[in-house]
Amino acid sequence: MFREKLKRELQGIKDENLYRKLRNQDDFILNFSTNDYLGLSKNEEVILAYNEGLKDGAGSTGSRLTSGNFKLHEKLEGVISEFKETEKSLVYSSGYAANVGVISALAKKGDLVLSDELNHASIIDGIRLSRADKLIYRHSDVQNLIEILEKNKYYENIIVVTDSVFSMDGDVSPIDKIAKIIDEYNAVLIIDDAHGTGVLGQGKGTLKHFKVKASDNIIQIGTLSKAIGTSGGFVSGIEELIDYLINNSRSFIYSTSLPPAVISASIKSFELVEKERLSKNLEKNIICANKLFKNHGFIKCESITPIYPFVFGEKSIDISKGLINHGIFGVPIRYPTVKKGMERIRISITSKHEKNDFKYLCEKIDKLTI
Ligand SMILES: Cc1ncc(COP(=O)(O)O)c(C=O)c1O
Repeated sequence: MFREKLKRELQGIKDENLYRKLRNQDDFILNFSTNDYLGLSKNEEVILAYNEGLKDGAGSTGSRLTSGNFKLHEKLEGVISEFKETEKSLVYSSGYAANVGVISALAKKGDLVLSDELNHASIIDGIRLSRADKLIYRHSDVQNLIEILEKNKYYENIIVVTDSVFSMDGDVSPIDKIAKIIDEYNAVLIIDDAHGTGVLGQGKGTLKHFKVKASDNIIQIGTLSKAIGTSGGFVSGIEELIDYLINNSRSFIYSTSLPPAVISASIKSFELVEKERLSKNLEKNIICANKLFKNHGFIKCESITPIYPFVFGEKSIDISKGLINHGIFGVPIRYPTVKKGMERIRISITSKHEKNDFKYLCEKIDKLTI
């Protein structure tokens, strides 16, 4: 009976054309769906550091508060704090766990969370878990944010939360303006810099990009699983915040810490991002891709990030299938991840792509769309 019930539900998803299935990325020659923006997941030095970390074991054996706290974890947190120019940092098992764990620990019943309408699912889930009151402001609309804050300024604790770089569109939140507003309203700002870290601000992230200094009421969340090329998440902020999270954040407390090999590799990645200014090569590729993608009419606005939404509506799924036949992986994003009519192929580029790769992609899409 249980099997039948699930089959019926799956059929419903298929009938709505919303069925998802797993694909193996090894099958593709050209990958335009990776978040490995700097190619660090395959960097020799990073892999070497990973292997060195294995000396401490294949797994960490427990939560950080039990048997899973290694010197390496604390070293990585020191490295991230220096990188993000904050007092302290705390590493989580994923970016998802960081968003859920930080937001649900900080926002409580009776508090107010203001969230951008296009925020990532992990932010939405963190707010749901918090049981705080939630209001959504229009995407990156500073005026709308001010209006909502003005009407609700009687709340004692207000948290504004936003992606820095929006994962489906690649656009950047006006963090400089939002940082000023939260000061005026005595609120706290959480930015999810998952796609900004390693990419914007010479690799240092979105605060650096906007020349906004880390301050007591700004919390930066990030992930190690995108430009850093490994796996995991982190939060950076003031000392008291990190201490508070160690004591209150359930996804940190009740989950096994990251394996030492992942931590060791992540330390190396941060070192390379900083020393070798790896984001420079990515910036060059972004300029090159902007020109080509615009000339072919796939994008309207140029991007400053490596994420490009090629919005073809419902046709996106067929075009993506066509690309697969040419060995190109460009993942289709469908409703409900994006609004109906805004279905797209989410193209992401890396510092390792070459101009000919972009040209090949454009040629194939041209043919598939005539
Ligand atoms: C904006 C944003 N935040 C958080 C996450 C979650 O990060 P992770 O994949 O490390 O769990 C993602 C990745 O999907 C993301 O795009």
